[in-house]
Amino acid sequence: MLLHFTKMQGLGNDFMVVDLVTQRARLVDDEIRRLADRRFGIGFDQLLVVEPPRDPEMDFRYRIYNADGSEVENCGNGARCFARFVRDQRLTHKHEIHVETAGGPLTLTVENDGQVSVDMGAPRFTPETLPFDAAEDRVLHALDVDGERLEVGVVSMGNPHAVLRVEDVDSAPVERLGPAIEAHPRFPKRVNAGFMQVVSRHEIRLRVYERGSGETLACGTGACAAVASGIRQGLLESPVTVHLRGGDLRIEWAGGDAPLSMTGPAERVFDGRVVLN
Ligand SMILES: N[C@@H](CCC[C@H](N)C(=O)O)C(=O)O
Repeated sequence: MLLHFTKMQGLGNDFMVVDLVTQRARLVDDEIRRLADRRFGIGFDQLLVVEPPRDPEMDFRYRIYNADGSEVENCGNGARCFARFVRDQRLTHKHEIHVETAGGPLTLTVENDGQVSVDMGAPRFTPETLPFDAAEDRVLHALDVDGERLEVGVVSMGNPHAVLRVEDVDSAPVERLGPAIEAHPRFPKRVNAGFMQVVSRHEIRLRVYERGSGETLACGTGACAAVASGIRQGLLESPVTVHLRGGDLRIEWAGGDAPLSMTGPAERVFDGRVVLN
């Protein structure tokens, strides 16, 4: 069968976006891996699927798959592209769009300047929310990785994140530590590994080795998690500009149970059709 899709990107984190409101398809994990391949397929970090909502209070169901075919709870850059996509496709003309995800509800707002703001909900730090194997909630947890003792903040933005503070993101050992943290046995559902350099109280630089996709040019939930952990450690104050390799995000969080907001761009790259096996 032939499937219509749109290629989109948010700060270089790239997506295949599929409308399953007006089309039908069954996308299984080996098909997703084939499509994600940058040489033999379309190539993307995540597949985003638009479905009708199950909850009548919501506008859409937003499903997310990593390049390795695993379905995940949340994707921040994807959420901004999702909002642009459903409006461009005329699936809605609302400016404020409510979506259900496996990690909980999100509110997406398309701003007049074309940027998209996402109400990401409150970050959660208790180990069971990720899940992370630890006896108690701490601001920093010791984590033994390849014989090295690291201190990480653990944060759930619907999906799990470990945040490590580094002196300089350019020389941080992301290729070596990223996969080891991602697959660490204390994170039974694996984890996204963020490497955060604090530039000032309102500015960080960040690289993220994403669960199921490897290092990407930007990770929206990773940016939210790093800022939440930085504020909790007393290193940062809202608002915070996050410099990622693909560009900048603005994150605001008043702390506690207040929702965290992320604002940034979302771009359509091209439309295409692909034959499914
Ligand atoms: N790129 C995303 C996060 C996608 C999901 C993540 N790899 C996971 O497995 O949780 C973002 O922008 O947040």
